[in-house]
Amino acid sequence: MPTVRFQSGEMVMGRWPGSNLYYEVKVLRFSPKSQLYTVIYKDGTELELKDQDIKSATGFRTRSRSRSRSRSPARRRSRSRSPARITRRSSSQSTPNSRRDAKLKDVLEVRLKPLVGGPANPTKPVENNSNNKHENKEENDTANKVTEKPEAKVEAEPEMSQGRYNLRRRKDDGDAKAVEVKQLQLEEEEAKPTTVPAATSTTPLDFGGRIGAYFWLLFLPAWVLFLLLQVTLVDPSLANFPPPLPPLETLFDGQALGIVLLWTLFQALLYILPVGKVRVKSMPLRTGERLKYRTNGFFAIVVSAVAVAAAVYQGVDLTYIHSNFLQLAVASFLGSFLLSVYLYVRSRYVPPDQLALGGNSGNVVYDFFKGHELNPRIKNFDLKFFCEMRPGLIGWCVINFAMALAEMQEQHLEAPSHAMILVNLFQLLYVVDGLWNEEAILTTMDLMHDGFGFMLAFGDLVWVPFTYSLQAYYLVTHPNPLGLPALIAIVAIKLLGFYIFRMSNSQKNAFRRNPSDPKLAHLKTIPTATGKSLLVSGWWGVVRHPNYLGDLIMALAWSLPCGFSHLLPWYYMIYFIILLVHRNSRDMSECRRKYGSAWDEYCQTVRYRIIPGIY
Ligand SMILES: NC(=O)c1ccc[n+]([C@@H]2O[C@H](COP(=O)([O-])OP(=O)(O)OC[C@H]3O[C@@H](n4cnc5c(N)ncnc54)[C@H](OP(=O)(O)O)[C@@H]3O)[C@@H](O)[C@H]2O)c1
Ligand SMILES: CC(C)=CCC[C@@H](C)[C@H]1CC[C@H]2C3=C(CC[C@]12C)[C@@]1(C)CC[C@H](O)C(C)(C)[C@@H]1CC3
Repeated sequence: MPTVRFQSGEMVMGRWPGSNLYYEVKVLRFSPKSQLYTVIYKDGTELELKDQDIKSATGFRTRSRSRSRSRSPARRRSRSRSPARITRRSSSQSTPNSRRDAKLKDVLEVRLKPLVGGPANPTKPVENNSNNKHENKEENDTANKVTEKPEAKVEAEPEMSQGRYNLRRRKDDGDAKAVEVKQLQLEEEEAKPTTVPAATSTTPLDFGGRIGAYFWLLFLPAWVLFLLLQVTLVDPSLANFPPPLPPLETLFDGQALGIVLLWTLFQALLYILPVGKVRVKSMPLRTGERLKYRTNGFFAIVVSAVAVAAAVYQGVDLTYIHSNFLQLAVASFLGSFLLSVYLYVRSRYVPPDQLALGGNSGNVVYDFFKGHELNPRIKNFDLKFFCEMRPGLIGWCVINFAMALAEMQEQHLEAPSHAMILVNLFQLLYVVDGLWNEEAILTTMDLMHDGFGFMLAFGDLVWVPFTYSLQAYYLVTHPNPLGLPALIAIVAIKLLGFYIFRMSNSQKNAFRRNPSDPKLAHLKTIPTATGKSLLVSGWWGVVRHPNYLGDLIMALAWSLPCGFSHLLPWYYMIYFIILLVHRNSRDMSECRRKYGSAWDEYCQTVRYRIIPGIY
């Protein structure tokens, strides 16, 4: 039976996740169930740490001193490049290496301070001597990776070599208070994946917790059913409740299920074909691991388009999708449900370091809903990545196309209406852009942090194809003629939104991939304790989520072609505002947890979340 080494209220030294840095933290509680300590850092960050990541303050100081005398070879190697010894030159005089080292010094100097100092955190020196200061910095995870891990080196060095730290921490933040701990087996330690805050049953629950999970589990499918029943009505309205329900036995259709299965298998086949960009690695996960992905989404949509065109040419009646929409949605729902059951079961057998934070409340329904395993894979086949980018997303475009054909049939038109063409083109552009930049999805919350469970499986396979296509469905039976000025205005709105969306996403993505990209050299950044920096000028200096702003403007352009007669085609816009506001707050909490006071500083500098001057 393991003993509880530290008591609530005790001040100890806690390791900062993913690094070898130890900070003074206060023990809040110990969970006998998870065997984890909840600790609070001086900047207010609460984390759960394993016993081995906590040292007693007394023992720590003693060992820390002895460390400065005895050094491992790895330490000596990194010390020989100690930034402390580098005299800074002006950029015109300096060599690339010295410039990098000088900048590294700057980065490291500022990176560590806010966690223990800062206005909100009265600083209590733990150990404070100038030599130690720089030694500590070398202990930073990123710095270690530069010395020890060839793969991480490629990623980490540019981040450290960037010279854009225009937003400097106050000088009077004083000395770096992070204290290094003696690591007798430093090399061994560094070879291991970095320590991660374990996913525990005390991780705060999202989406209204356990009760919320029951609610969403029932509400989301019911809501999709409600929307799909509404859109067939002449006068769709919230007042039509409940809408006329077809006989239950008609909802399930074997043929529809077969089509959904075939479509998914077809997409899976395209996904595994060795075509397109060979293999892209993800950003390092919390474990330090970097997964490989095949990003051939653009190829997949082109082949799918050719296949659909060939099928139509061969006489396949695509309007089947319109007339059997409900059955196809029910079949997809069944598929997503079975997939979620599989995901839940397998998540119970994977090692803890492959689990997402959250999704492990111990409550079956919550965990099933939220998802637990971060990147479930069958061999190299990544289920989450595949579901998020392929069957639903490409399926959405096929549905839209089918609606254009159905509109022509229903309204006896020779060609689709202008409104239908706009909706089709706008949404096709959105999907094609997503697939063209498929790599970018690897840095999103869903891929990096969220477990794969019912919420995402249902979202990807049912919600996206069957509710994002509602505008096209609506236009089949609700014509909305558009004059030229309206057409031009709507196209202009779409292009504006797309420009903001694409530029801001590309800027962040380029920065995350290579922080020393010369094209980004003019941007200001804030360093953080993790070694990553935050952009604080450019698009990400306008608002905290410029990409959401662009996305929202595009959503507006998708609804406008449908006119103002009904609320239904505006449903996407309303849902999207709610989704992005919630997503923004989830992302803010995650960034606050990751970056501590550096994030606060970013929020103080960039005051608005999505809409400049308003929100
Ligand atoms: N159509 C839809 O249904 C839908 C739904 C949701 C989202 N989306 C779109 O999907 C895209 C991805 O969205 P997302 O929610 O994953 O969020 P995101 O805005 O792409 O990513 C947020 C992450 O960016 C990094 N970041 C935040 N501020 C930064 C800064 N100042 N400098 C550098 N990095 C910063 C942080 O991660 P790290 O620091 O760890 O890198 C943060 O966690 C967006 O364009 C969004 O509009 C579409
Ligand atoms: C079930 C509910 C209510 C929510 C599930 C959310 C899920 C549908 C979205 C979460 C992240 C979204 C996303 C896209 C589609 C919808 C989500 C999966 C995206 C793939 C659409 C295309 C874009 O270009 C994108 C930037 C790649 C999007 C990434 C995020």
